[in-house]
Amino acid sequence: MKTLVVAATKAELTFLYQHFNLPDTDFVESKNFDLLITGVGMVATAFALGRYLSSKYSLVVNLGIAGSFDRDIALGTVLNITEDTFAELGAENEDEFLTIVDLGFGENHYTSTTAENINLPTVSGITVNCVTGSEKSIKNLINRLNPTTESMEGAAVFYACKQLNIKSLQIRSISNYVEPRNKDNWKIGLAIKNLNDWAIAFIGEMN
Ligand SMILES: O=C(O)c1cccc(C(=O)CC[C@H]2O[C@@H](n3cnc4c(=O)[nH]cnc43)[C@H](O)[C@@H]2O)c1
Repeated sequence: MKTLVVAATKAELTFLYQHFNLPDTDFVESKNFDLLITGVGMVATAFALGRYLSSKYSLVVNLGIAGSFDRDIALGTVLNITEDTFAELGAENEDEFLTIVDLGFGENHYTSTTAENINLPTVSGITVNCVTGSEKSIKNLINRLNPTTESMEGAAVFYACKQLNIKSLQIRSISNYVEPRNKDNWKIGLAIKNLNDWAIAFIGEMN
């Protein structure tokens, strides 16, 4: 049984591609693991996993960068996101937000399921279609879900793995704080370096 590594963009796995000398393609099969680049967002992620996820995989590792709501977490910190919620899935009723659970249409909250001992801080995250960038939205999300991190794919990966009963793990490195958009404040290079260092060691230990 194999591990499938999943990320939204190739850029987020730059050093992993280099380290393992992988071909520059969106789906890579190698002896010990496969790798899938899905594209950004939960729809692209669900579509790509619909094509490639199968019972030949015993573990899916979702890797990427993320925003942090918590300013005590330094940019570049690598975290194990063990819980993730589809934050926008539901309905507005004036100022009230009704989740998909409230509406009676299913679940919005998913968890990682691996038994692996991961030596990283564990946090809970949210998954969004629209990167949060206003004080009003930040306040609402903290009041409603109290997330530590925000990404655009995490809960979709957990969802797909749950459907096929495949173990899953989500490891993300903090590239920015969730705040009114200012890309000059993002430390994408540092986040990607730290994420890839962790991933290369993890894959190395797996074999
Ligand atoms: O501009 C670049 O050089 C660059 C290089 C690699 C990746 C990116 C991305 O923008 C990746 C998008 C990816 O990042 C996640 N992300 C990061 N911060 C946040 C956030 O504050 N809120 C939501 N998502 C975030 C997300 O999962 C995207 O897939 C740029």
